[in-house]
Amino acid sequence: MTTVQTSVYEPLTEPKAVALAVRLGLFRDGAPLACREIGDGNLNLVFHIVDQETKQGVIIKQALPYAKVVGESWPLTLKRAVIESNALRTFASYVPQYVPKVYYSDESLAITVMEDLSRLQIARKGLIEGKTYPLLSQHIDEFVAKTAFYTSDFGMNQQEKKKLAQSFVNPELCKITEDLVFTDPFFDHETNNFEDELRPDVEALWRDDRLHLEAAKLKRKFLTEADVLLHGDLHTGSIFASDDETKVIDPEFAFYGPIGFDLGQFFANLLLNALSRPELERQPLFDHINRTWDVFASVFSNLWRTESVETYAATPGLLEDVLRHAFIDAVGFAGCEVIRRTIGLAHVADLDGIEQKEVRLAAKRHALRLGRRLIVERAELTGTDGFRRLFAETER
Ligand SMILES: Nc1ncnc2c1ncn2[C@@H]1O[C@H](COP(=O)(O)OP(=O)(O)O)[C@@H](O)[C@H]1O
Ligand SMILES: CSC[C@H]1O[C@H](OP(=O)(O)O)[C@H](O)[C@@H]1O
Repeated sequence: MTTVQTSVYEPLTEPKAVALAVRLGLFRDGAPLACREIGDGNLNLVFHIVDQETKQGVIIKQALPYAKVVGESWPLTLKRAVIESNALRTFASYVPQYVPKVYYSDESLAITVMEDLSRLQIARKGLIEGKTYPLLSQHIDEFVAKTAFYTSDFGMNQQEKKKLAQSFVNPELCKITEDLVFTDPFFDHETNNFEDELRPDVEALWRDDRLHLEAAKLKRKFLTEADVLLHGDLHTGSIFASDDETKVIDPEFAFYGPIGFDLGQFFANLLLNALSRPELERQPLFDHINRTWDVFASVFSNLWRTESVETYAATPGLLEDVLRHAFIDAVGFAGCEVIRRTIGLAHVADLDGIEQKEVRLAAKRHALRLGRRLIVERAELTGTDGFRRLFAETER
């Protein structure tokens, strides 16, 4: 991977980002450049630099040595910038149409310079506005199926896979997920954040032994199954979309993990949006959930049958077993994501943005009931219609 190491780390400011863009020759000489820091995520700085005449832009994303959402009291490795640029390049080798182009990266400055995607909209924002993005699930699941297959022991040389997995060992970012997704929301932990009115519902989860056992099994899978290269944080805020184009950004949580994890995060964030909508406007989200699984299973199966490098791939029943477990795990991971986005440290605007307090609290109670059942009953959900059934059964 061509990440260079040229300078001593310092956080960029807008003028420094412009100076860097000029030094890197990203714009024609004398171009009138405007720059704005537009980062709205939890962790990093994002500078948008535009030539005001041609309107062409680039993005410089820089990791801070701490988690931006919490501050300097939460130190965080700068290495995540290398993971992010390498993941974008690796994904581009399989599905270039679904990731921004990386123009340059510098490990010491913890920066990734990439394609400006401002022509698109962050999918979470569009979904909250009521957009439906007809191709979203088809594109995301082609992205997930192809990157999963080609980085697995069935799609690539198995020695090469081990080396690739080594280059994506990402302990600090995985620890964030281990804590914030799989652990803290299930216990009385200081990182949790929820309205006082939800306390009885939350305390019921904290006392729930059956839920603890199933969440623990899912956490164990996340800790131990080095199956495929994952994006690691595939929520709708990590996806740019329009009616005909989709791009996945922000893979700083990338690592080798269980095949169902990215699918589960995506399912969950579609459900979180459905939870925020009136009943009659939810159908497009359930359609996306159904298509997500259908496209994933079909693309993955096709690659398995035609391109597998593993002798056992042709064994009757093996592909079906892999898909069945991927689905069950994805349902459970989705449940953990729904719960943590409701009462954990990092919320989503879909739920928090519901203005009327009683409606918001009802949606969050619904989310907790739904998340719990997705975790506990994941093996009994026979197909994607099960999401709709559980959604309806947990509404009141
Ligand atoms: N390639 C890009 N083109 C345009 N805007 C981008 C690009 N990458 C990030 N952004 C903007 O920056 C915001 C934060 O980026 P993100 O990668 O999600 O940061 P974080 O890692 O802090 O979550 C995005 O929501 C989007 O508005
Ligand atoms: C303290 S990190 C919390 C949360 O933020 C990450 O999301 P993003 O970088 O897209 O804002 C990730 O989901 C973490 O769990």
